[in-house]
Amino acid sequence: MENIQLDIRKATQFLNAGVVEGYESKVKEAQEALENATCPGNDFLGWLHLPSEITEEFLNSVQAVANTLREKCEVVVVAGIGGSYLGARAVIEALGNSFAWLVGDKKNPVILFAGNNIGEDYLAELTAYLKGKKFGVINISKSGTTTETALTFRLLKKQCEEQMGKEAAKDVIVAITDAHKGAARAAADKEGYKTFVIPDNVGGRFSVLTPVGLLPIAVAGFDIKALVSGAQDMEKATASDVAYADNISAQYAAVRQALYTQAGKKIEIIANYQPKLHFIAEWWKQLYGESEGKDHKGIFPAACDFTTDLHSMGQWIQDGERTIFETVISIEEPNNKVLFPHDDENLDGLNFLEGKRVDEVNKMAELGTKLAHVDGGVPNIRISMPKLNEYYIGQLIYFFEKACGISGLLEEVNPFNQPGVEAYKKNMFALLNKPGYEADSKAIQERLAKEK
Ligand SMILES: O=P(O)(O)OC[C@H]1O[C@](O)(CO)[C@@H](O)[C@@H]1O
Repeated sequence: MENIQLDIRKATQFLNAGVVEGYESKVKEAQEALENATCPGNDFLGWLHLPSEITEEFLNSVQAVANTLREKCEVVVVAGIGGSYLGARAVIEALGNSFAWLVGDKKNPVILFAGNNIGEDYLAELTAYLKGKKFGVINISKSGTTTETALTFRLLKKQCEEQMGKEAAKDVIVAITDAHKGAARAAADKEGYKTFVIPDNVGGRFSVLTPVGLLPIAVAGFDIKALVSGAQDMEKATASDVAYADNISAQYAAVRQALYTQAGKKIEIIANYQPKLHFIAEWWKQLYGESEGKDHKGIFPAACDFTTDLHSMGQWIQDGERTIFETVISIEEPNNKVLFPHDDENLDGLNFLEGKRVDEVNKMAELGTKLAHVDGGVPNIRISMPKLNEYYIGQLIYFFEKACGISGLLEEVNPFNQPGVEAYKKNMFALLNKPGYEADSKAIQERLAKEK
């Protein structure tokens, strides 16, 4: 089986000759620090060899629970936020029909995502939609204390029990959480829900290949064995004994750090030419943003869907401040075939495209954009995937995770913590007078009074 490919030639032309090659020893150090667990954040390296540690037996146990939910539910709500949600959504949306929730073919339950915002209308509309439906809930929270997810779970648990009865609800509520602590664990133990554990040494944003991602993906009807097999092959392809020049995670980590430190490229735009990849970019944004944005450093991870955003952000990318580079994920062969139709009137003058595959037009849009953006001073990195399927998405996930670990260490930060996200939570709890936050509440009220 082929692997996904990385092409950095249109990025290295913005760097002095030999710069990426010059990163080899630093990359080796980073790889060794990961392998020997001597890097900062070394208690969160469970993702590193996760694919090769996954057993058939474990995947069967995830699939069995997924099958129960598939049999019993017409809708399954995945409640989680950040790393406890984005990986599952990324894979499900990339593999699913773009109009899945409208197709309603009853082959697969409708998968909905919640617990990722505090929108009152969102929750009101969700609970209204679920009224009278046979629905299940996968409650995902590593800490078990995340407000967005806990709030949503309270609402859904109550509704599920009211609609199905407490006993039947137990068969369709699954918790994925810490082995011992947190509210999600306590509720699951008390009620007797089926549970899966998020390993202590796997951070949220690296958890898609644990039940956090695997269970919802299996419930949606996708092949988790193929997904894991892709990740396993990429674990081998990016291992530290693979030659630097052939190791795509090492090369990607090095080129993006070189662009950042030596060419002033502070923003990386991940771009796709298939709208199904939108949430892959959202997952990637958290992976890189939470891993690298610290100590007042870090490439800002941004995302665009092309060609859509070429008609909105294209001007800025072509002509705005030259602080950006682009990383394009390109799918070589789409899963469907549509030909450009003939039109007798030819009012739009597009009959010259008649009979061509739509993807050929898309590929020329991609090539034309690459040339234009490179001419405009935007370095271009290209990741190509032979097909959009479970196996190659598994490869892509691990490729990005491995590169992220290396890149964060090259940047000399701890890539595996996220202390910055606590600041808003602390203020929110102080403003809401959460017990235990009395001093913070007083201080924040005084500050607000002064700022009036
Ligand atoms: O799984 P949890 O503990 O609910 O956390 C969800 C997300 O929230 C964060 O902790 C940030 O607030 C992320 O790192 C994590 O992915």
